[in-house]
Amino acid sequence: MSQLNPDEKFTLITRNLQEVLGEDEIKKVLAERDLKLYWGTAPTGKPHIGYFVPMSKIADFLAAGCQVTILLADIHAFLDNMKAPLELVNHRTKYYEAIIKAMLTSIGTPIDKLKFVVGSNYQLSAAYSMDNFRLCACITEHDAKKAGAEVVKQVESPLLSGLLYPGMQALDEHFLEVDAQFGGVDQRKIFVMAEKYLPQLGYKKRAHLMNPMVPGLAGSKMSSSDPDSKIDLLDDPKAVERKLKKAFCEEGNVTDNGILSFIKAVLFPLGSLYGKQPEFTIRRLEKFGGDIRYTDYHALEADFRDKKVHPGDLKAGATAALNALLAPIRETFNKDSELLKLIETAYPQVSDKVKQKVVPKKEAVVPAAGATATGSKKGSEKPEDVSRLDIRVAQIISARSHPNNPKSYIEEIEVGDATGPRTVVSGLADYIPLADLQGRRILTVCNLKPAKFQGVESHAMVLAASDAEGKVIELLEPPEGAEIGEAVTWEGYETALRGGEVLNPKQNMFGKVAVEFGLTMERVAHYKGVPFMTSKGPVTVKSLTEGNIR
Ligand SMILES: N[C@@H](Cc1ccc(O)cc1)C(=O)O
Repeated sequence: MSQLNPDEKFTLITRNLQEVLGEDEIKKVLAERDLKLYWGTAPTGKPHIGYFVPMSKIADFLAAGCQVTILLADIHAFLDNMKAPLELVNHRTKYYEAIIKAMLTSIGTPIDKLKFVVGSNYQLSAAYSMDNFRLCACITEHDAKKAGAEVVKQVESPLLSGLLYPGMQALDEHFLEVDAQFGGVDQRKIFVMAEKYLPQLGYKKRAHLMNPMVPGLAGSKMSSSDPDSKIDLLDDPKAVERKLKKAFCEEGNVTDNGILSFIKAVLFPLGSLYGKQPEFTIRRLEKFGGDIRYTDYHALEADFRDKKVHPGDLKAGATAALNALLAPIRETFNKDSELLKLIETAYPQVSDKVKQKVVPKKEAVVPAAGATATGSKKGSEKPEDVSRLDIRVAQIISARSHPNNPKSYIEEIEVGDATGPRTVVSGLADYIPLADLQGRRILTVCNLKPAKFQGVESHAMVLAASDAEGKVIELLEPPEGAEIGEAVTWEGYETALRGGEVLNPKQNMFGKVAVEFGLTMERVAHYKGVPFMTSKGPVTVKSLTEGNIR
């Protein structure tokens, strides 16, 4: 394979990328020897089909004779807001390695030359620690925060760990002894920071290769947080079909079209690996024009724009192609009981009902069996955890604009009190149209001390989730059939303590607990990884798969 000359290698290494920093350096290396580079991934949530994008580049790098290292950045997964708690991170690291190997194998990439390195294997050394400290003495807090802004989850009270993340990613380049780092353009600020600071430690500045981000199947800009835009690598063919069917794909619309983006960013590049001619086939009955075969994305896009290809046919073609890619991955896992077990240990609280049958019984979920021990130091003291919150399924009876504040609404909400509905003020006016609130089933916190907002006293709080930037706001929703007034529960957290307690606002109990709220890939609201549960199942949001709840 290394019969390629340096120019050909360069072309292969840099194709389908959005941006390359340090092209000349790469060319210089290639004139003398093969390029050494790495791609890092933090083993947090389960990888989805978007991971085929970096995989197709890794295939290119290997084909171009590069020495490729995949860094399983376990410590980073923890540093980023404990996206992977320490109890789970080792399992997730193993899962990532297995699924990445299965993906590469599925796309026909030989992996014998590929090296996997686990971050903690060298990041805990004295030399690395000392360099980390030295780096911390060069970078301002402000710059570290900015560097991580698109990678590290942004929360209300950021942890120090998130500030260490970008610098350590920079150091990895030196400790992995590479010429270049590869990643998504979302890593750009970290890459630029690495270029600036490694020389200050006396190390070489590295080149950086960035692939474009794939928009989700939902097609809009925000779609990376839409669950239907995420297809798990182990989703069965039916689920793939269902999710693609649901995807937004409007006839003739080629600009906001997740299916087309996916075909462009994933299927065509994969189809053109190893000098193959990419091919995308749309199967149709003769009476609808018969099969059409595309060897070029632009031709497909043009036909779709001209309405020569119908959305249903496009989706069917994408479904078939994707299922063909996923089949060998599913098979690898399905025939290996160790791997199947690994999924359950790495992602114990997957809310998928089918899987729950297989889950042994919760073992390693974050707060473990003795959850109350987390907060209750010795007996009588009340724990500072979610058990203190009285969160209930509720329904908005009526809603109107707040006369004194254009950002707020005033709602009458039925929370199951014998005394009737409560009046609640919520700052939702910028995000949710009034009409969407009438009759809406929601979740409310019912034991906060009533507070006045511009002259109107509010007797509960409506719970909503927001994305990291606070641009998208979605209400928490109870599952169908859950009763108005019923209390939300969290397994492992006794709710008996609620006993009518009204929280003292000075203690900010809600704030302390809410920092631990989050959303799973399945859009389920959770507290420290434990789902918000009702008698009819978990509480969800419409589309966000990560973010904050308030
Ligand atoms: N920042 C990468 C993960 C990573 C971590 C450490 C590295 O050295 C490289 C990459 C991500 O967002 O997935």
